[in-house]
Amino acid sequence: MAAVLRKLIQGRLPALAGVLCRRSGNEGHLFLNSSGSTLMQPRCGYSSPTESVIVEMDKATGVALLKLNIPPVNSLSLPLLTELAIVLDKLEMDKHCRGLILTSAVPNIFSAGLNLFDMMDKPNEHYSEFWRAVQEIWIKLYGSSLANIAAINGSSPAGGCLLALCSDYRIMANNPHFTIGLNETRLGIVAPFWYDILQWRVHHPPPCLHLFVMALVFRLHVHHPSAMTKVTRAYSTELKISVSYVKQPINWRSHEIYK
Ligand SMILES: CCCCCCCCCCC/C=C/C(=O)SCCNC(=O)CCNC(=O)[C@H](O)C(C)(C)COP(=O)(O)OP(=O)(O)OC[C@H]1O[C@@H](n2cnc3c(N)ncnc32)[C@H](O)[C@@H]1OP(=O)(O)O
Repeated sequence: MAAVLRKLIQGRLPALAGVLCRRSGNEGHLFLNSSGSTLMQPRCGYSSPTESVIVEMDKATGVALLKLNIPPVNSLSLPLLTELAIVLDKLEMDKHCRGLILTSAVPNIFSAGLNLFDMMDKPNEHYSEFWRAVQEIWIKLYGSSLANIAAINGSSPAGGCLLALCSDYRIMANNPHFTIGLNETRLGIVAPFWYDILQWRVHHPPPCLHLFVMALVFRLHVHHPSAMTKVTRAYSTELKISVSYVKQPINWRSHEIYK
C-alpha cells in the first residue's frame, strides 16, 4: 500500500488505476456522474474530462478514488462543491463502499481553495448558497462513516488545505514546489471556528491512528485475506480507538477534550 500511495501522491495516478484494474478485473471501475447515475467501464480508463469529480470504485476492496478534475486549479466553485456533495452522498449510501481517497486529477494542484469569483460581485443569495455548499462538504466529509484519506498530490492553499483537513488522514507528496496552508488570511478571509477543531485533530493524533490507515491500506492489497484478518484481530482495540478518534463527533463546547 505504501508503494501505491507513494505512486498516487507522486501524481502517477494511471499506475494506481492499473493496480486497481488488475485487482478487480475488467469490470472493476464504476463512474458516478453528478446526477448520481453510475456507468460501468468495460476496461481500465478515465471518465470524460468534463466530469468535475471522477470516481473510480474498486469493487474488490470497496475503496473509491475521487479525483477533483476542474483545471486549471480545482478551485472550489459552487458547481464543483455541489457535484462533490452528490458524489459523497452516493458513496455513503453504497453498501459496497468502505473507504475513499480524495485526490486531484489536475497535475501539481490538489485544490486552490474556494473559488475567488464565487466570493465577489455576486448577490447576497449567491453568498448564502455558496457558503451553505462549503459547509455541507465539511459536514459530509468530516462526518462520513467511510474511512477517508486525502492524497495531496499538489499545492493546496486556503480552502484546499481545509478540504484536506476534513479527511481522516492526509498524505502529501514530498515536493518542495507544493505549498499548503492558510494564505487566505492575507486576503482578510478568516477560517471558521471549526478549523480549530480540525487542526487539533491533526496535531494530536494517537499513535494508533497510523494503524487505522494501515488497515485501509491493507484493503487495497487484500492478496492474503487471512493475513488481514489476523492483523485486524491482533490490533482490534487499537483499530477501534483510531476509528473512534477520527470519527469523533464535533462539539464545540467540549472542544477541551482535544487538548
Ligand atoms: C470546501 C471544503 C470544506 C472545508 C473548507 C472550508 C472552507 C472555509 C473557508 C475558509 C477560508 C478559505 C478561503 C479560501 O479558500 S479563499 C481562496 C484562496 N486561494 C488562494 O488564494 C489560492 C490562490 N492561488 C494560488 O496560490 C495559485 O493559483 C496556485 C498555487 C493554486 C496555482 O499556481 P499556478 O502558478 O499553477 O497557477 P496560477 O496562479 O497561474 O492560476 C491559474 C489560474 O487559476 C486561477 N485561480 C487560482 N486560484 C484561484 C481561486 N482560488 N479561485 C479562482 N481562480 C483561481 C488564476 O487566477 C489563474 O487564472 P487565469 O489563468 O485566468 O489568470
